[in-house]
Amino acid sequence: MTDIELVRAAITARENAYAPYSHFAVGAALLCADGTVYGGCNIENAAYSPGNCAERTAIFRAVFDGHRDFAAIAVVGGPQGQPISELCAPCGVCRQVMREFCDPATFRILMGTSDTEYIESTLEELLPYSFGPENLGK
Ligand SMILES: O=c1ccn([C@H]2C[C@H](O)[C@@H](CO)O2)c(=O)[nH]1
Ligand SMILES: [Zn+2]
Repeated sequence: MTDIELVRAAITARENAYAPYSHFAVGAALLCADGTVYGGCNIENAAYSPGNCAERTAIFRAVFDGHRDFAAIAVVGGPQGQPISELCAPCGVCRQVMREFCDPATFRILMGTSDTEYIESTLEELLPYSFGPENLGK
């Protein structure tokens, strides 16, 4: 799976976004170390706070299936029904969930507006001085 294909998978995953409150549709595609890819979308809720981000949907799907070793995630988002025009960066909660399973120095986060226009960061760049399992001796 190339980076371009991973961004494309995130664009496809975005089609399933359930965002009737924010009207902001997000898609994510998580690449596992073994090459498996999990899509995720944001799933909102009438009570607001139970809503889940696209990134965590993808990560939790993968963890449920037994994956804990991840290489990269692609994220795309923007107002529903419109072409994506701006980069969508993972929220703080999702960065912390990534920190649970991913090596901050090597896990790559692709943020794009299309499969030809995207930037790449490491988790360490997006979540410096982080707190993780090692801090609890795990
Ligand atoms: O990286 C992000 C940023 C926001 N959202 C979702 C949460 C909420 O449903 C909507 C507006 O914040 O977008 C994501 O899924 N991922
Ligand atoms: Zn999030």
